[in-house]
Amino acid sequence: MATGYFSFSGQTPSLSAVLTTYASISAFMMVIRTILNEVIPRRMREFISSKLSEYFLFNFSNEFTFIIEQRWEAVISETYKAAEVYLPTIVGASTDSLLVGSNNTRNSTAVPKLAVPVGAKIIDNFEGMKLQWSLHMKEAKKYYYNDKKYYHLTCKKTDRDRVLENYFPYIARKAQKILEARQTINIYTYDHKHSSWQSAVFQHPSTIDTMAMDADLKKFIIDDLDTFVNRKGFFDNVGRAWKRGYLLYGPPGTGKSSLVAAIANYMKYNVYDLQLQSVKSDADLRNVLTTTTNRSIILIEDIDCNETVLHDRGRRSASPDKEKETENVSLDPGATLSGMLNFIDGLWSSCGEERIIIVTTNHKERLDPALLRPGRMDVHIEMGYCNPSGFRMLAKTYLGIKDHALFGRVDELIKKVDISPAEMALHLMKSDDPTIALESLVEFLDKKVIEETAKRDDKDEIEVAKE
Ligand SMILES: Nc1ncnc2c1ncn2[C@@H]1O[C@H](COP(=O)(O)OP(=O)(O)OP(=O)(O)O)[C@@H](O)[C@H]1O
Repeated sequence: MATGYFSFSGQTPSLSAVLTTYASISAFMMVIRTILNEVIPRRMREFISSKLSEYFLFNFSNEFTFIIEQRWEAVISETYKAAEVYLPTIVGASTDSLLVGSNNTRNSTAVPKLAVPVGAKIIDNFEGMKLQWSLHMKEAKKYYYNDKKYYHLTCKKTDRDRVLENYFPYIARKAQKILEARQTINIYTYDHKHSSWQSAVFQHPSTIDTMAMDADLKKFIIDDLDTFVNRKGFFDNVGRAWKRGYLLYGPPGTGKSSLVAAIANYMKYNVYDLQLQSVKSDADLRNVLTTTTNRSIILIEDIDCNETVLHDRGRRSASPDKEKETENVSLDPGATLSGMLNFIDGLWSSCGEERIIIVTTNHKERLDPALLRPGRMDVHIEMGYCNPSGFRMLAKTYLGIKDHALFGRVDELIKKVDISPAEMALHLMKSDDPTIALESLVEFLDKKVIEETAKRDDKDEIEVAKE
């Protein structure tokens, strides 16, 4: 009698024989698996398994897979963006995990946002078709937000054309609606280490209403933005990229950054804050800019602080010596002016639409005329020191008052000396009591008038002595 082994003799094997056989097979399989793991490197195993699953998928399955990468032809893929927004909204019982988080510091109790983690599977049903989504990564990394991610959308082979023609446009429409309803604006900064834009919720309170600016200028800006947004057809007809360039210039503290925030809040556009100093080359600049999305503001603050971009192309090409300088400049690390201009209105400007490019500077006169011409910077807005109407605007915003006995005195003083809205706001914030705040402002202005008069007198004395 065979003991401990499964017998094919027709007799029913005993329970202990079955268990023993099972244990032996398990031990044998474990040994084989360990040997294979030791002998065949991980990459090779993954390759074999992917080839095997590919083989079975194509020969024995009727499945079809769409691959949706983060980039499409050098720019960010709109299909990918739509999937990213749409998928967390169709979470069902089939989904066993989702990323959850919030960066909304204003409302910490708000429902957090959801995102699909690598590996998660999401099932969607559309017009009777069963579709399965999953997110993958080209290299296993710990962080989720880089451009190595890609989605798989699997459907039946027979549904392929319907998915392409009906389902993808459907999720694009859905994603657009979801984004419109969310109404949150994000501000992005570029993370060069991970080659991706990092976002935070944009919660700047500035609006065009709260800006201390000339009323006509405010109206002009609003009309210009409205016209821009309603003129897609016009830009298409005249064969121009649908974008607008704004140059904001003026002394420090006159509200250039606040106006950018006000425009973002008015348009409900995301803001991409481009730090030119950290851009390594023109190729890097192109990479950074082509990963921004439509309906956004690309902001370049204090452009006069960037030496390479400041170079005057006109002057350089005017003489052979300067021509040499051009070559040197292009070898320098950092983005060059031509790289910038190429993106603003060269061939690269057609990568994306409905963009507003805003450049700010304290020194307009230092900028290359090539950057300033219409088509590049279409609107130039000068941000100036406070005038009486700007002062009233700030008094209304900071103190909630429309009139006060000290208004006349402040008006008189600000006609004599320059005060930026930022300096004025500092004094108006000193107290909730309008009288205390305005007295502090008058005291500051009085001092400034005395200082400036003394400076002027000194200067006059020097001039007389020279004569
Ligand atoms: N025109 C303005 N209207 C309302 N508030 C203003 C205005 N200008 C400045 N402020 C106030 O002053 C602060 C600083 O202004 P802001 O940073 O916008 O100036 P800026 O011109 O961008 O300065 P810089 O050139 O130094 O970057 C703002 O937070 C805002 O509260």
